[in-house]
Amino acid sequence: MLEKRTPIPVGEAVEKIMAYQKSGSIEYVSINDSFGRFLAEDLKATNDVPHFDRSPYDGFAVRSADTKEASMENPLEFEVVDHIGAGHVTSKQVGSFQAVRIMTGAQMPEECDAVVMLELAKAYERNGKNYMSIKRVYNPGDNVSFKGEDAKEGESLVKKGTRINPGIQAILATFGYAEVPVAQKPVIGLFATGTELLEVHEPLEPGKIRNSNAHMISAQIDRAGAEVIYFGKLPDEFDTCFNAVKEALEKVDMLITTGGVSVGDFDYLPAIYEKLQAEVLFNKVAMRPGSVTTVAQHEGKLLFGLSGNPSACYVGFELFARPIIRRMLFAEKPHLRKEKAELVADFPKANPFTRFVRTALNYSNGRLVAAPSGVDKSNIVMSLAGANSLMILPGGTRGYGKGDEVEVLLLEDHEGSEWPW
Ligand SMILES: Nc1nc2c(c(=O)[nH]1)N[C@H]1C(S)=C(S)[C@@H](COP(=O)(O)OP(=O)(O)OC[C@H]3O[C@@H](n4cnc5c(N)ncnc54)[C@H](O)[C@@H]3O)O[C@H]1N2
Ligand code: MOO
Ligand SMILES: [Mg+2]
Repeated sequence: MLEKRTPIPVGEAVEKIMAYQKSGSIEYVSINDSFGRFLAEDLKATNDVPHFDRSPYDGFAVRSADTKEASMENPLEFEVVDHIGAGHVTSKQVGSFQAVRIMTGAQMPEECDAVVMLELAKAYERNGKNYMSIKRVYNPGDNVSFKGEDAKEGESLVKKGTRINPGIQAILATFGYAEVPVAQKPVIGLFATGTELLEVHEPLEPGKIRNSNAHMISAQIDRAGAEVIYFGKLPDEFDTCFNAVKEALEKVDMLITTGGVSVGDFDYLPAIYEKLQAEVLFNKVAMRPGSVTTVAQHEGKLLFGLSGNPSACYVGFELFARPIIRRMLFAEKPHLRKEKAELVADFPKANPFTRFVRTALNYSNGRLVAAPSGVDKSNIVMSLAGANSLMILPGGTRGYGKGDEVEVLLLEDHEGSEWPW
């Protein structure tokens, strides 16, 4: 007699998993390797930026008080006593009606408080001395880039858990982070199970298919921010699978298997969990695809039994494995970001379970529009390529139509959503 499985709602399944979250750990990586990693500490300004007043233009640094009488009719002459580029600091004292020829980025002479752009000054030489004249008034602070105008020492800049983007790399460099505190990547083990599986390079044979799940999930693990150890594919043989799973579990933070999780004669994962004495958190979820998704825990380590069907496998990872990975990367909001969009195609299929439809989300006239990215069956691979989101179609309706407002979960986003959705 087949064991009867009781489906639980997606939210409940997610919460059962999140009960096993562990806080992440810090490691230091070179700034050169930090792009795309997640900050393990809040970033604070360790000094003012810039840390000195500087010129934002190529021009002449002057004492604004000296310019008071300048006008078109009354050009004022200044003696140019020094000439400095960025990286240099003048050693001259700038007296009244004196100026320093200064280039963009150079530190302002102490006595000066305004900069005249080169284009607005007339420069000339007389008796071996340099002069320039101006025809307008300058106020204190005109054309000066002030100390601390970009950031003030102690200011909070970026939150722990944020994914390092090119702008954050600039901030890290600005504050001298040669080594960056980032979240250690959780290590996720992966097996693809199935006697029918061929390696990518192998020619097709009757009854066999190439193993696409391993490559798909590896990329999803990477996209989530974790590290994958791919242990290879396993035939549908109990002892081989049991031993492999038991051994691999020692080496990883979590273990993902694909396939062998349903009720078939060669679906060995349920029996493997039993022999391992792992606690099954759930083995049926009220969703499509991925209803067979099973998650167990063994000594606090999670075992994700994702469906073998490619689309079910994909969705199972995003809903159940990604949030706990993101939590270990210090994300405050580890769940997929949810937004509202307009459905622009009919979706008449009815279902008692909530559907997570692979969806191409796009902008149209400033609005988010959603359409299925292909055929919506759990054994379909092709619709995955165009999916940048999952449309949530709650069960128990007669389907959905063009123009309906729907909720979508964004797959390429790094902001996340509040929980519960
Ligand atoms: N009598 C029932 N049969 C099935 C049920 C059910 O409730 N009662 N559920 C169906 C649903 S829904 C799904 S989803 C699948 C889940 O199957 P398994 O997780 O046990 O996975 P397998 O049986 O190993 O494989 C299913 C399917 O996926 C292909 N597959 C497997 N691994 C890969 C891979 N690495 N790359 C590409 N494709 C893969 C495999 O060849 C099968 O076609 O069960 C239904 N049956
Ligand atoms: O887990 Mo199956 O869709 O429910 O594909
Ligand atoms: Mg099966």
